[in-house]
Amino acid sequence: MHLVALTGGIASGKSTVAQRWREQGAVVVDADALAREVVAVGSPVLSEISQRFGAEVVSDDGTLNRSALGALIFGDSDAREALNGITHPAISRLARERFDEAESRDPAAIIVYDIPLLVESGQSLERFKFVVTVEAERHVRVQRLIDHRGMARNEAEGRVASQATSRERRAVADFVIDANASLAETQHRADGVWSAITDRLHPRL
Ligand SMILES: CC(C)(COP(=O)(O)OP(=O)(O)OC[C@H]1O[C@@H](n2cnc3c(N)ncnc32)[C@H](O)[C@@H]1O)[C@@H](O)C(=O)NCCC(=O)NCCS
Ligand SMILES: Nc1ncnc2c1ncn2[C@@H]1O[C@H](COP(=O)(O)OP(=O)(O)OP(=O)(O)O)[C@@H](O)[C@H]1O
Repeated sequence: MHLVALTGGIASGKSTVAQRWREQGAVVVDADALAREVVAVGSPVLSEISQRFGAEVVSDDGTLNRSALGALIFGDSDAREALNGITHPAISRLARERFDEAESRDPAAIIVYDIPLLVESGQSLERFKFVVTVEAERHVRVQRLIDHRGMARNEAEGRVASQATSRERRAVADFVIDANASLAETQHRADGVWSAITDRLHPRL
């Protein structure tokens, strides 16, 4: 299986890179999307979250109240670890299923796992042929969260602070994509790394 991990801090530009690679043939499995699937209405994961964090994290229509849960976990590392302990095993199981499905459709597919919390989840990296991290300075990410996601500055800073550091991600990466400059520059750098990956996985004869 040709599995590549794509990580990076919040608002660094992972989705921008993933989209670029998708256009060039990658099969992208998005951990944030899986995290939404595992908390579907009536799911065991949602019920465990409600038992741990209280009924107020579930809205009247039975869906997860994401902002209520976010407010509880982003400033509190014990709460965050408890949430990760509930959600991460289910996310990993689903990811494995998606990788297997993609591989059975096309054994030569390059499957990109877009996972913000690669380092934090402490998972084994052996199954990844390459680990790529997308990096932008802390203040750049905070500003993007304010500009593009309408967050207040303290909320944005809290989210950034709740994650591993760029140095920790770089320590496990085979490639680093610097995403501090323009969007076009990030796309150009993403193309360069994709060429390097495809050349190494599918060398031309
Ligand atoms: C706390 C929740 C409800 C907040 O939802 P919200 O819609 O505001 O954010 P969303 O899910 O779109 O995540 C946005 C970004 O926040 C960061 N983030 C999400 N969860 C975490 C976490 N537990 N620790 C640190 N950063 C996180 C990631 O960079 C992610 O890309 C949600 O993020 C969640 O359920 N998190 C736990 C599951 C998880 O670990 N998801 C990350 C994918 S592995
Ligand atoms: N040079 C750049 N590279 C990448 N994204 C940029 C750049 N300049 C501005 N942006 C914007 O910053 C935001 C980055 O968000 P994106 O969703 O790609 O980040 P992400 O790493 O996937 O975040 P998350 O961890 O929340 O999923 C987007 O709105 C994007 O358009």
